Amino acid sequence: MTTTGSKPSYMLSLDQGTTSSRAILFDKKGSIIHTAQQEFKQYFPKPGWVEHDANEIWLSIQSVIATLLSESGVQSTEIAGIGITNQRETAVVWDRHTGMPVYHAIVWQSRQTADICEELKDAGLSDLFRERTGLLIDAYFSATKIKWILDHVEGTRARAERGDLLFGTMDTWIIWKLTGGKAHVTDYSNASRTLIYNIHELKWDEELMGHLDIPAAMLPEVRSSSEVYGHTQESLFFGAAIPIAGAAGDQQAALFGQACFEKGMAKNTYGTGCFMLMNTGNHAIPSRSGLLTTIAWGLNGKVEYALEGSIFVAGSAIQWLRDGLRMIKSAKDSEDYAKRVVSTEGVYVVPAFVGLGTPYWDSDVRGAVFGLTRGTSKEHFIRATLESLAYQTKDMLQAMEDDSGIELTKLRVDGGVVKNDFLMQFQSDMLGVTVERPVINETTALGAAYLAGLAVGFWQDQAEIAAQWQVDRAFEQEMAADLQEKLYSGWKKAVNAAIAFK
Ligand SMILES: Nc1ncnc2c1ncn2[C@@H]1O[C@H](COP(=O)(O)OP(=O)(O)O)[C@@H](O)[C@H]1O
Ligand SMILES: O=P(O)(O)OC[C@H](O)CO
Repeated sequence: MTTTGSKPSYMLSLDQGTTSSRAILFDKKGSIIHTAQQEFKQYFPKPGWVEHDANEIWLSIQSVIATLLSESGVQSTEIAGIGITNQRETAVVWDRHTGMPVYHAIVWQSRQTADICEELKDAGLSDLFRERTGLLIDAYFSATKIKWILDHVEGTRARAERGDLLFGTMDTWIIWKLTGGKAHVTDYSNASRTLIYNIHELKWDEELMGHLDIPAAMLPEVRSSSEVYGHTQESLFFGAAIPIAGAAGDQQAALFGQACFEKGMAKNTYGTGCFMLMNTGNHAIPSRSGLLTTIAWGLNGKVEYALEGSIFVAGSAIQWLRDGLRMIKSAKDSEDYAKRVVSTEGVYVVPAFVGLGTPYWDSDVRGAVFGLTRGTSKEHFIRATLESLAYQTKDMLQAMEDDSGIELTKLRVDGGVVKNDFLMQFQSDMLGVTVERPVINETTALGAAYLAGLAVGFWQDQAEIAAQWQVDRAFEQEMAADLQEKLYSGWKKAVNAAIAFK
């Protein structure tokens, strides 16, 4: 597809996810023009460890760009700018002279730094880290992954102290590669997931870095989420110097893509896991209920904050029904099976395969099924697995309302799972709020395109973007309140029993 106009007509989003990289081209209306996607290898060197090869990720990025350009017929001169969004927390360390990573990237899911976290907690540092970063001490976040690499890969600490090594999350790595090593930057939203970034003073926190022996010389410069960080090297595939003009972690980008610009607006993304973010404006609200306080984005000279709830197993529970239990042939089938019964008849599935996130934060609890009878069928089991996503989301929403004092009336949803109408209706029933599914479900990539587009004048302001958001379907509560309460109290009993079983 080409255009005749002289002005560039598209924004390009590069979405570097946990299992695949995607390039998506958007037009001025925020509609998708073309998509290219490529999966890359997951490395599991030991139980609980998850790693990626950063060079393979870079190759996947180059490949999706090349595919997108050739399949769409769009010329690089028609692209006004590039926005980057990424799996968050995943950490890579590389040599600034050779560009070679010193070790695999350690992925957000990886538990290999759990011991380092225990040491920090035993040293009584939990409150300090929580107050400064808004996060919990957990292997999920980047900083202990950096320490692990410097502790385990010979010679790296000395090289890092000499300034020869650089650290980055995937946004930083890709921007560094795209600019031919000219820009070593990240944005506020990604920095806020490292566990060494002070989200109140907006600076790398030297005291926290000291507790983890992380040298300042390896850290990227933290910039806003919407500005030109550099241009693509002309010698690369584009053959043109295109501005790289926006970056945000994928969940924050989805909040932006859902146009949740007002304080109290929230979105929930149902992918492999499930991440709910509520915009809390210029307020970093501390959580008492197991949520994270995080930076939503930096824009127009200020940062905005969010409260975040994290569920580690959501769509992957449906994959488990398909690949592990072989109960369904495709994820889509789950809806047909669930609708064949009117309830689970008291069956609850607690999919705590890798522990529980918000609000329980218990990595030792494991999955459990309750309420089986001789009459339990595959339909009940599948329905109960789907319902578990809605119950976990209710847990998050309650924590969010408790911490923020804001009562939600609407929840915007996105991600692969939200195609499931049964689940979205059940979700609305369980929350008692309107669940809104937008026309453009690729909100993560769209958010990155919007952030970059604002920086290069492709879109004028947030009001223009908010006006583009369109609902595909709104689900309203239909279930009676007493039934909703009864079902949810059954879930609470099931979760607590699973926790007690460890
Ligand atoms: N109709 C459906 N019902 C329930 N789950 C679904 C449906 N379609 C896809 N999924 C689930 O959605 C997930 C993929 O969503 P996606 O947003 O692409 O995830 P991610 O970005 O985390 O890889 C898979 O785990 C899959 O099982
Ligand atoms: O790549 P995703 O979509 O699984 O998202 C991962 C999250 O950013 C982890 O915090």
